[in-house]
Amino acid sequence: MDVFLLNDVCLKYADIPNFPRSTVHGHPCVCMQGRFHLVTTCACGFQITLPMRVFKLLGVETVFLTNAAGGPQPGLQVGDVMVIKDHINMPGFAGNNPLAGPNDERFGVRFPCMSDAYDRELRQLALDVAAELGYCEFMQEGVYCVLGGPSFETIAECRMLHSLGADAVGMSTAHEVIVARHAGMRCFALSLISNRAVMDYDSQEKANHEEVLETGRQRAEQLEKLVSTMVARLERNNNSF
Ligand SMILES: O=P(O)(O)O[C@@H]1C[C@H](O)[C@@H](CO)O1
Ligand SMILES: Nc1nc2[nH]cnc2c(=O)[nH]1
Repeated sequence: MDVFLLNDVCLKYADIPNFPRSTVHGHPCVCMQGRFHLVTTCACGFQITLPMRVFKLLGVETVFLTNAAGGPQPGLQVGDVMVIKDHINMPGFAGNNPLAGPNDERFGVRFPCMSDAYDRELRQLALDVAAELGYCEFMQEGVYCVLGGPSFETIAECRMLHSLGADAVGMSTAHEVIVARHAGMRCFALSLISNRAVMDYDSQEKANHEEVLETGRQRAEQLEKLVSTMVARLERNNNSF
């Protein structure tokens, strides 16, 4: 069952008016269990990002997001955790931006800045906490590129994305960040590199969801420790860093 957790209050998604339904298995996260992807809606991005606006109305100031992603960057290994420093919203190039349509001024301005989308202090906090926990060997920082999915990339697409500056490629997060930033919330996001992007025509590797889930299971404990330590540090500092 998909539920929305805030403090000790647990709401069923089905009980929140207009809230979308999650259809992809295997996306638990800290506050929301069950995520929405472009591919599960009419590709407008508005509905899948509605939870960000619900967070805003509930008084949330900082959003943590996690995802699984493929790695076109040769320096990234399966199991690496990449702190996202920037994104490429590929569907946005075709007009698919979750803020398209009439602007709701109650949340933010018509033309929000995105050059500061991923909070610099929170990124540094993540790297500091990772160093304290002894996670340096699998911590990275890089650029996340979102695609519409649900098909994984072709070899030519992976090569193109790499040459465009994408370190990791996935199907989520950027739209949520755009809406959260529009509403003035700070954003922090991590990609777990769950599979290598196939870049070589001689390769026998094939991206598949089972590998994505398996890598997630293997890193779950460390990711939970990293995020919970960061959240505890933020709480201790009254949400400032
Ligand atoms: O929600 P995220 O971006 O972590 O999930 C990605 C996209 C697909 O749902 C799935 C593909 O294996 O992983
Ligand atoms: N688009 C995309 N999404 C992913 N999610 C997890 N791995 C991948 C991948 O290789 N490509």
